[in-house]
Amino acid sequence: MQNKTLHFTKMHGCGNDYIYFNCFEERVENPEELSIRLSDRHFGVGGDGIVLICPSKTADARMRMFNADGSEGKMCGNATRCIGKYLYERGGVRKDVITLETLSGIKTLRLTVEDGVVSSVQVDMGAPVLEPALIPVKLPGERAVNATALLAGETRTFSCVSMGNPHCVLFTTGVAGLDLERIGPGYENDPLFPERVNTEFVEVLDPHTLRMRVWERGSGETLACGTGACASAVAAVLAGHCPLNEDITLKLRGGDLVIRYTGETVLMSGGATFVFDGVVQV
Ligand SMILES: N[C@H](CCC[C@H](N)C(=O)O)C(=O)O
Repeated sequence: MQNKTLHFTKMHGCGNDYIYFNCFEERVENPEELSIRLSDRHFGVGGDGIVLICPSKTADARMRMFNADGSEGKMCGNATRCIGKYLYERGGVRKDVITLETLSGIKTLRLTVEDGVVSSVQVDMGAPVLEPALIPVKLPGERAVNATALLAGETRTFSCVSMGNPHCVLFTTGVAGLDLERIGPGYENDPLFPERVNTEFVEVLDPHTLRMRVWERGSGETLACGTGACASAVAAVLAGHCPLNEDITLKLRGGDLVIRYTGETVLMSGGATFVFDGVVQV
C-alpha cells in the first residue's frame, strides 16, 4: 500500500510547541500513536504533542490535542491561541472573534490583527473548577485550596484547580533551580490524582507578576502551559498573593502570558507563532 503523507504546520505559544493538522482538509488516523511518534525530537518532527483542527457543528472549529505520550488532553490554552491565528490567516475565518469547540466546552477567542497578521489572542478560558471531585483530586472538602497533604512523598501545601484539565499549584521559591526531570513524575503520577495531574511551581515576584515552571501530564516539562498559567493565577488570587480582576503577568520559560481572573471567568492573553510547514509519512 502506498505510504500516506500528511501536511502539518509546526506552531508554538510561548515555546509550547505542537504539530498541527488541518482536518478540514486531511483525515488523521490513530492520533494517539501519531503523537507519540511525531513528538519525538530525534525520530519524529519534535514537539510537545499534536493538535487536530477539525470541523465543528457548534463553533468555527473543534480542537483535539494529544500529549507527547499519546494521551488526549481536554483543554490546551497555548494551542487555542495558535488555532485562532491559523484559522484567521490560513483557514479563511476572517473574523476577530472566533469560537472553538473543545472537550472542555466552547471557548471564545478575541484576535488582535495588525496588517492581516494575528499578533495576539485573548481566550476566555471559562470559570475555574475547585471542587475536588471535579478536578479530580482525592481530598475532602468543597475546595482543595492551600490544602496540606502527602504529595510526591512529602507533606506539602498546594492548591488544585481545573481549567478543563487538572492542575496542582505549589507556591515556592527558587523555581529556576528545580530539577523537574527528577521530581516531576512523582507529582504527575501521585495517587491523589486518579487522572494524573499537571503541576505548576510558582514564585510570587510581586502582586502582579508570577514566575512559573510546569511539569505537564503526558509531556513532561514544557516551556509554557496556558491552562497552568490560568490555574496558577487563580490559586494566587485565592491565596491573597495577587488581586482579583487585575492583569497578572506569568513569566514562563518560553515567554509571558497575561492572565486576569475576574471572579467569574479567566482571561488569557498571549502570542502564537508559525514555525514551519512540512509533509510527514504516516
Ligand atoms: N498536558 C495537558 C494538556 C496541555 C495543556 C497545556 N499545554 C496548555 O497550554 O494548556 C493535560 O494533559 O491536561
